Amino acid sequence: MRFSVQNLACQRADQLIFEGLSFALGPGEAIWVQGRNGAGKSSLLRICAGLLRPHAGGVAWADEDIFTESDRYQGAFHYVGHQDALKPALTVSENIKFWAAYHGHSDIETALAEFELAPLRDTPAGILSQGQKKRTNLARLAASSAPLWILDEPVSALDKHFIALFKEKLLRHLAGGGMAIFATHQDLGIDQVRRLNLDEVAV
Ligand SMILES: Nc1ncnc2c1ncn2[C@@H]1O[C@H](COP(=O)(O)OP(=O)(O)OP(=O)(O)O)[C@@H](O)[C@H]1O
Repeated sequence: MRFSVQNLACQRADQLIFEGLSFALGPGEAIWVQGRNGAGKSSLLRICAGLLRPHAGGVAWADEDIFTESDRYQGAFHYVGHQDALKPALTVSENIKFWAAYHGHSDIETALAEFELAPLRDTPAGILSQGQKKRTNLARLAASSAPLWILDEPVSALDKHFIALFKEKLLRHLAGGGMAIFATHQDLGIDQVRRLNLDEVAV
């Protein structure tokens, strides 16, 4: 499996943000997207996740355009956005169950255990702390078998212990042939990631 973007340009509200961006990702590979505030990191991740159309260029999964073959691509990626996607009235376990079902899974116990969420399983998401919300969102990864993780600021609000835990999960995902594209302002200290600095393609 291969994910690629070709000659990508992004425009937001009539403003060209970046152009001429190309890269490819294969099994076991990860890209760390960097850049100043407003460089277009979140926009790029949303384009990669098929949530935002590029101004120009293409995005392909297994050499098929994701915008024309969106059904086949849906199960292949897991996007965790900057804004949390939790439903505040649902409990932690109900939220994870919802996303597990979206990816065709019913077991959420591993996901709860992996992010140490069992004590919070019956807590409504609306009253979680920022770090607990982030852990619940990341637990959605453990409840899916998507090969491509697309993560916007995955460690913001996490304390040292959970940053280390996330890093371990990410490395395990890559070691198992998974792929990841993530944007963080913080260096996670992962040697094998490739860096993509959007300041270099910003307009
Ligand atoms: N929904 C939107 N409508 C119009 N413009 C937008 C929208 N979302 C983002 N932008 C603009 O697009 C540009 C890129 O924003 P984006 O959020 O992708 O940057 P970023 O690199 O992720 O920034 P940060 O480091 O601050 O999170 C910014 O100038 C922003 O104002």
